[in-house]
Amino acid sequence: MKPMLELKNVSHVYVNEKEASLAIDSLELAVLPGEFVSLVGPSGCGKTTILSLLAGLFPPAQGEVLYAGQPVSGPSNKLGYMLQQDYLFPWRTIRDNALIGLEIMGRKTPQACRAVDDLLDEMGLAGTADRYPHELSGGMRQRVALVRTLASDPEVLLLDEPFSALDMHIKLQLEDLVQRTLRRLNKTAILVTHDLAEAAAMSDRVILLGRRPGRIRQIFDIPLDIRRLLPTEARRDPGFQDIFDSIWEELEAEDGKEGADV
Ligand SMILES: Nc1ncnc2c1ncn2[C@@H]1O[C@H](COP(=O)(O)OP(=O)(O)OP(=O)(O)O)[C@@H](O)[C@H]1O
Repeated sequence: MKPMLELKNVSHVYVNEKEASLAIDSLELAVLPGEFVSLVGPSGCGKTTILSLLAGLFPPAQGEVLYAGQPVSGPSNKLGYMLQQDYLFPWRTIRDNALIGLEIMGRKTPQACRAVDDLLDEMGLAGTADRYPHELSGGMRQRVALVRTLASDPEVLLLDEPFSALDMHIKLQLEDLVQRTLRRLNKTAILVTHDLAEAAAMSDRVILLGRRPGRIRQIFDIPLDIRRLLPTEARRDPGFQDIFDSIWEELEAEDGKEGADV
């Protein structure tokens, strides 16, 4: 199977008026179609930089970023981005918020509106389409953000800590919902998270990055029997703790004397 996304010998340098600093260094990564991969590692190791490069927000200082074998030359609607904040527009209804990407692309057809209403139903948001963001809870708003991301039917979802601002039980519910939906739609996903259990429960592979400048320190393949489970089931599996512990131990070793700054 050919990779959906590839980073080939990618380095990135941020330059400001005072200095140039290396954020990621000689990174090699290939993500297969339909795969769910998480990026974890110490704060500042370059996780968001990697998502930004994949999204084509800026080019790497060195190396190649490929999407379906072609160089990424700028943002594409084949890749959807979901962030920690929902960024819903308060003056637009839930339906109109969910449709905004399609509207900008000139693809807001009656069929697209029906598809968005169906996605809102699937996310447990039936009956909210004509309401406004301030009438919804944080977890509901984040589900609207997911519908907005999925509405334009991207092939890849770049998820930058999308659950980190939510209460634990809402976060667990959303992890299951997102996992179930992405599997049904056969999407490829890359999740950046500080929550190692979330990474282990949701992913096919967990990529642990080392301290800045970001390099891959270790790749953890999640066993097939755990991958098949929904995240809340995976967390209860007898084998789950061992996986969590092995990622945690490596992260602690990476962080060394400074403690686990995740
Ligand atoms: N626009 C920028 N200009 C200069 N340096 C930057 C810029 N954006 C990020 N950096 C630096 O590059 C490094 C990588 O940042 P990045 O946000 O990718 O890390 P991260 O692993 O996502 O961090 P965190 O886990 O804290 O969110 C950090 O040291 C950060 O300070």
